[in-house]
Amino acid sequence: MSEVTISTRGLSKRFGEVTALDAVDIEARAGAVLGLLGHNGAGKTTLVHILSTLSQPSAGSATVAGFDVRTQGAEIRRRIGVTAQHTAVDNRLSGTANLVLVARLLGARPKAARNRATQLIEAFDLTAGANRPASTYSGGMRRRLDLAMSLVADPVVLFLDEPTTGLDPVSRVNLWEIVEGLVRQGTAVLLTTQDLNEADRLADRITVLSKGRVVASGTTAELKAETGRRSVHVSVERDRLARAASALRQHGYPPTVEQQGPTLVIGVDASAELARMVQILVAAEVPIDGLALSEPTLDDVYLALTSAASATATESGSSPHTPVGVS
Ligand SMILES: Nc1ncnc2c1ncn2[C@@H]1O[C@H](COP(=O)(O)OP(=O)(O)OP(=O)(O)O)[C@@H](O)[C@H]1O
Repeated sequence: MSEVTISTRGLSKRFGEVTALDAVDIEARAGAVLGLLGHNGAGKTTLVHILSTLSQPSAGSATVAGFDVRTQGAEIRRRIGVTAQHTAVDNRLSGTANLVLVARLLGARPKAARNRATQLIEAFDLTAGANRPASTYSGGMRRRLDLAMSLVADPVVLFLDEPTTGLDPVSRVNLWEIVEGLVRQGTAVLLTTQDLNEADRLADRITVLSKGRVVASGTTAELKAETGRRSVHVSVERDRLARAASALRQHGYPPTVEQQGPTLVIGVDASAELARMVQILVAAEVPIDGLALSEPTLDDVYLALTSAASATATESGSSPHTPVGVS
């Protein structure tokens, strides 16, 4: 297995009364994407700030590229790239000038800085806008430039904070392909995102944070298998909808009604339940127009995990979160 490039043990951060991170353990590896998911305020940015040495932990330990975040910040900063939600692009400068500026700030000589800028401009498909001000760029170009700027020093660890927010579908896929290319070359990526399609596509492993705690971690397949439920979708004629819903409910399969179709959706734990539902509907004399069994999506998993975490918090008073299932 590839080498561990980010590791945290019992990492905690308090801001006065607020515990933003509570004994967090994560691990990210070279050549892989770790997806960090969590609701607003879950602690994602706090974690990225500590790992990128912008702030210090209150307790616990963390290493990035083998260096300690508490004592070896300069070593870490030399080896990481950060693309934050607020772009680092200077709008008055051209794409090339932005890249040269970053390279010079990192200590490159003028010629080496220009060469690196040209390389990145080509790699990120920015040639057309290389010499005009970034203020004239489209959202996709600006995001690509932002990412290119975080890669000037060829980082071994890349922090991507919601990298495709606000991009159109084509620009989004372009950016995903760029990230996949970097990962193939061995970069470790820590990706925070609210976009579960993005996490599903890019992340090799996912850690879910809720109120500062890790509530689950695993591959997307593991999370789906352990947490998500499969669902049966039954289409019936509209005038049989009420009868079908009532028959299923009576037998312990309360459906959700989707008016489009119309379709009844029922969560199931085993595929054998599909046959049972057909029997129930046949017995109730409801003709079935369509039938499908669908796998859980990452959305289902995320909702199940975060609602389980909130329920635990409510039951146990102020202190939340028994980690669920997967580890
Ligand atoms: N400097 C600070 N002072 C006080 N509280 C803070 C500070 N920074 C973060 N917090 C609190 O810590 C908690 C975690 O915040 P954080 O920004 O890490 O969450 P997040 O998961 O990144 O959320 P979002 O998705 O909204 O960016 C929140 O309750 C937040 O209000």
